[in-house]
Amino acid sequence: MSLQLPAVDVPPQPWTGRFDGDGPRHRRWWQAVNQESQPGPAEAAGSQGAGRPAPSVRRPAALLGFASDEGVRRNQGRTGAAAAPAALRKALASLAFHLDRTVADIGDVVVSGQDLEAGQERLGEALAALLDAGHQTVVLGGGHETAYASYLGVSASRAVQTGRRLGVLNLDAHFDLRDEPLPSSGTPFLQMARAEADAGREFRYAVVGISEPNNTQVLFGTAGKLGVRYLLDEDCEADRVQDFVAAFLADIDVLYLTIDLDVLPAAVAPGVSAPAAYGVPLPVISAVCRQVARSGKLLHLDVAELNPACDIDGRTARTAARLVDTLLR
Ligand SMILES: N=CN[C@@H](CCC(=O)O)C(=O)O
Ligand SMILES: [Mn+2]
Ligand SMILES: [Mn+2]
Repeated sequence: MSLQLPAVDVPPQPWTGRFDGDGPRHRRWWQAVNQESQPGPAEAAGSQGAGRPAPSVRRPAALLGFASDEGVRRNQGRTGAAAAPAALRKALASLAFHLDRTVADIGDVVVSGQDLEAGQERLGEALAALLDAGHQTVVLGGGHETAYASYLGVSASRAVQTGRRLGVLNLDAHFDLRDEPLPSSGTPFLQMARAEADAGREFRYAVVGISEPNNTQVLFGTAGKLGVRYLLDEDCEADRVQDFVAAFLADIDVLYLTIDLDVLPAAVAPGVSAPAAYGVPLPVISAVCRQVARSGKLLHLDVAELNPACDIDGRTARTAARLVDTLLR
């Protein structure tokens, strides 16, 4: 597939990482990104003959950065998430590459100053173009205002415009359903609910990992009125989460998955604006990612709320990179 590059603010920068050698069996992400094709695992293992490129059998992935923390600033959080796309690429770069799809880095949309809304529009336009060109899209956020930017792209895509039922699955300690005069990292899913109502569509929104003490009764009330399905963090045993996600997937055609890294325990994900005292264990979140990847319904995914300035030894970025890698398997 030839890649029509959508307009971004900062073009893709060179990827670098540990070098173990040339060839597919040594390959790491930094050596695979923006290459025309990668062999599948079978060829990489040497079973299809040396040197012959195999066609990629999966939808090509496209990475798009959203360098923004204006939403976090407006939401009274700890800013720093604008630096997250670069930190996420760095964490991805040295992972061994086991995917049987190509990965293109498209570059970054950058929110300059306080013009969050314009940045969300630009991200949405670039994302819709990538989706309609057949890519498995991945947005590297940004504060959780990233989610409304993602939604603009997903809702404008041919899949949704031609009537496929969209579901939004949020892995998050928070509902992010705040009713505020200005959009922020705390408002994206209420913005989506209103936009879906305006479009005459049902808003299908589910959240895994809600922390009861970190969401007010007003937010639970809004979730109730909107018919939001959710699981509390304390109820996130592996089997229960699997059943919850399976039931949600059964009611939709295409999924937008958004991972707010504060769904994870603070020890695993300290580098966020609002670290979780309790959190959902990483193996449970990773299992959700595998379940979603296997479902065949994943249209788009993003990772949000990484704040590299608050991270400890890059552990939050590394965890996020691992989840992105899992989702693209
Ligand atoms: N992105 C959302 N953030 C949370 C922050 C909560 C907090 O700072 O305690 C929210 O708005 O609910
Ligand atoms: Mn959150
Ligand atoms: Mn959030």
